[in-house]
Amino acid sequence: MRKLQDILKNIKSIAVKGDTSVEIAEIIIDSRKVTDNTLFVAMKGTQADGHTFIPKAIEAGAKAVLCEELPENLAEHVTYIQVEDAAEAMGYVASDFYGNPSKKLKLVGITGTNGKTTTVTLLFRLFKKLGYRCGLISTVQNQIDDEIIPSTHTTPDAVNLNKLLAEMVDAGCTHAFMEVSSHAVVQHRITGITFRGAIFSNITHDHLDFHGTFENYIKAKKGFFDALPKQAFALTNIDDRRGSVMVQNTQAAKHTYSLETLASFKGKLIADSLYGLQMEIDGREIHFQLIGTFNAYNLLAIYGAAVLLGEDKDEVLLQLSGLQTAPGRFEQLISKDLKVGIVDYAHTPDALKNVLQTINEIKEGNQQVITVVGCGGNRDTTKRPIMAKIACELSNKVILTSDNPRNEDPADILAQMQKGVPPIDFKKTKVIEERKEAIFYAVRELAQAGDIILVAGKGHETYQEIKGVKHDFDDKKVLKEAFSA
Ligand SMILES: CC(=O)N[C@H]1[C@@H](OP(=O)(O)OP(=O)(O)OC[C@H]2O[C@@H](n3ccc(=O)[nH]c3=O)[C@H](O)[C@@H]2O)O[C@H](CO)[C@@H](O)[C@@H]1O[C@H](C)C(=O)N[C@@H](C)C(=O)N[C@H](CCC(=O)O)C(=O)O
Ligand SMILES: Nc1ncnc2c1ncn2[C@@H]1O[C@H](COP(=O)(O)OP(=O)(O)OP(=O)(O)O)[C@@H](O)[C@H]1O
Ligand SMILES: N[C@H](CCC[C@H](N)C(=O)O)C(=O)O
Ligand SMILES: [Mg+2]
Repeated sequence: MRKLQDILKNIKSIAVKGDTSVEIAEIIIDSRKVTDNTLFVAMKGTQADGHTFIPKAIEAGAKAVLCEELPENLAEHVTYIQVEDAAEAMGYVASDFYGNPSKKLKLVGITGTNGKTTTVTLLFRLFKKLGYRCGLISTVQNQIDDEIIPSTHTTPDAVNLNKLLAEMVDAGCTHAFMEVSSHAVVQHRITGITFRGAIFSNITHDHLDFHGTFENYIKAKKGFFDALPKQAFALTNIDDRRGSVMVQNTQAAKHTYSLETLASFKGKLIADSLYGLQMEIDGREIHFQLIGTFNAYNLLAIYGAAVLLGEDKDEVLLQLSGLQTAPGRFEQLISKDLKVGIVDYAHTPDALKNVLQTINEIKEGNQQVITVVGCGGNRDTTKRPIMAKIACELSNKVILTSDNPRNEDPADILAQMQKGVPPIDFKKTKVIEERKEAIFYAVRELAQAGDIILVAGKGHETYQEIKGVKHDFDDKKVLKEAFSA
């Protein structure tokens, strides 16, 4: 329980009605989850307006309401706090409610279109190897040292985020590594959080359904760096066109990483094969298990962050060289008859291009590349034809299939993808709506020994979401099944 007035001290309120000395048991943003003595935060969302649920929340036991507009009739024994932006205010309130856990950890966040999960997962594993108790917040899963907590978002909402961080502090964690999605910045999920460091990986086409324009998307990511404190570090990929813009207005100490130019952390790619990466970093030559140039960038970001957190360079490189890829990120499976399957989470044009370019660079002789790919429903529609085109350009054969159609008709999504297939590639492209059938067809009907089958878009996911229902589906399992049949 916390006194309401104690958790309001960092927000500017327009009006306060009622007693602020009441005790609050929890902060809740969904009226359906309200219980006794809670603070209900009414937020305007993309589907609904939380303000319409204030009466319901009070009926369910809410003791206080944080909102942008006061209801006409105020209930007795309920305290109302009116603010300009409820989501923003909730960031500070949630941090104070949980005792500002982010200040008690060395918390590093990463933002960028691709590479966040890979980078935080490896940072987490690296720091565990270095002997620390750590926390992880990622698309795949959250972790409090060895305890795994399923994740629902790439970045949780402010309440769940602070709750997780507080549990990490209680469990004795000293470090935490988290993904910061652009949605999270815009929706104030990280407002009030104190970061020790921030990393920028790259920015390319994604989520334009949500942000509207590319400029807004850039602005969202930049917002993360703009809000950093002086004591933090801001580590940016200077080879990305937007790498310097990101840190333009930050107060944090600026550092860069690069494979191409002078930087605080400079790497050189020596060799890239199906067996891993050979790189030179700070004058030391090292072999890594990860595959692909894009992973060379992730490794440099991880190395830079670890050094900026005060770790010994040699020890960092030694431990990093032994780490394996994150779940569903360029994971390889090889069948008895030597067909190579690669499961990867590439679900953006840039990621798909990177992964396919990597496969083409490292493949040998006459190995064929067969790509199975789909695009998610209720997400950015403009990427659909682009991804199909990239798959065609960089593969010998392509199967277009479903990837979480959500509330859309899979046939519509596939028709939009097909618009990107160049006429010259019609022959090598096939549409198979059922993802399992598509993977089986690629393995059994198309692939010969040695051929590489890329199954892209779902990575670690263990479901196929259709009309609000998540059906069991795991690309890795299906691929194994197809291999063993
Ligand atoms: C587009 C988006 O980000 N949506 C998030 C947003 O939902 P919303 O704005 O649609 O909410 P809404 O349904 O309009 O409701 C508005 C408010 O009324 C409340 N409400 C609603 C109904 C009710 O009966 N009672 C009630 O109180 C809701 O709790 C909410 O506070 O706020 C919700 C509560 O925090 C989130 O769960 C939800 O994430 C949805 C599930 C989602 O799919 N988000 C994705 C797009 C997302 O956030 N992705 C990013 C990054 C992905 C990436 O990097 O690739 C992530 O960080 O995961
Ligand atoms: N640094 C990188 N640059 C470009 N592509 C990358 C990079 N790292 C990984 N990828 C590709 O992008 C895919 C997604 O990588 P990852 O899951 O690490 O990114 P993410 O930023 O967490 O994505 P999301 O926003 O969906 O959570 C990988 O499966 C791989 O294909
Ligand atoms: N965090 C991303 C993941 C997309 C993964 C892909 N499999 C899809 O469902 O589109 C999103 O929710 O937009
Ligand atoms: Mg991620």
